[in-house]
Amino acid sequence: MTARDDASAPSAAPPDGTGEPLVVLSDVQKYFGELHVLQDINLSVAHGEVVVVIGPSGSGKSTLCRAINRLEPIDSGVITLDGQPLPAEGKALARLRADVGMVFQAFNLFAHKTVLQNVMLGPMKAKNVKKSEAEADAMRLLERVGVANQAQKLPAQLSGGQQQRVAIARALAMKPKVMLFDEPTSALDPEMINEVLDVMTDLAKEGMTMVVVTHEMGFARKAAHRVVFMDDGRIVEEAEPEEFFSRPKSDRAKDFLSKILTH
Ligand SMILES: Nc1ncnc2c1ncn2[C@@H]1O[C@H](COP(=O)(O)OP(=O)(O)OP(=O)(O)O)[C@@H](O)[C@H]1O
Repeated sequence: MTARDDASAPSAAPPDGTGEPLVVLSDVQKYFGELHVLQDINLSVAHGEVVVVIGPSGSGKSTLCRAINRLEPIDSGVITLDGQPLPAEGKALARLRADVGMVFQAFNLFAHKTVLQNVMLGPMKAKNVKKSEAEADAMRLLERVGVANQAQKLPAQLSGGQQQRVAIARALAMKPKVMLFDEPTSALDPEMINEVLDVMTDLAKEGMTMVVVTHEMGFARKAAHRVVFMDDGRIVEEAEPEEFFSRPKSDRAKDFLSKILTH
């Protein structure tokens, strides 16, 4: 689907805008050697807000997403979650990983564990949740993402779309405050993309705070409260989806949109 296929307003209720933002990045800088991959990044994400990050390949979107989970260290600046700077190590870092759910392009499921085990092991290990409780919760989540009937299978026996929905259930099992999605549909065959986007759209409607790196402009239009456009390591422009897609301000965003919204 292209952005022009779906001109509807965002279906998720807008965040109320009151209170402290959940995630704040202030003056964040990150280098890979000589490459200044995140430059002067300032971004606040409100409770319940869905922020979709778009931009050309290599613009720093994944690095930004990974920095919010401390999978990538930053060189300077501050990132806070619920007003607290991200912890660097130890138990606090483990808690952060529970609070910040992450879904990757490549699913990253445990290959030798069943679907059910993939979803229930995290809460048991990281939060000392009892096995019976973790299993019941995992089954509820698998039901919710539409793959409960696959619970006893190994990930490799599932389609890509099903595996990605398991990965979403696994992240949700930790009861995160925010969910990060790094190109969650890029590895999927076209017919499976929508089944994953539908689950994400439902999450957005339920008020989950989400940061989503994606090339799916239809999803951005439908589910995002805000689109953040990155280029060359910088946030060049941010706006509500309707505004961004119909009236991009910067030449770089106009050029990007003209290349991807061609049909
Ligand atoms: N671990 C790394 N070491 C060195 N350079 C890296 C590393 N990870 C990413 N880069 C480089 O940093 C830049 C930004 O990468 P990043 O993956 O964040 O971009 P992106 O916008 O997500 O791109 P894409 O849409 O292609 O996934 C790219 O030039 C990339 O080659």
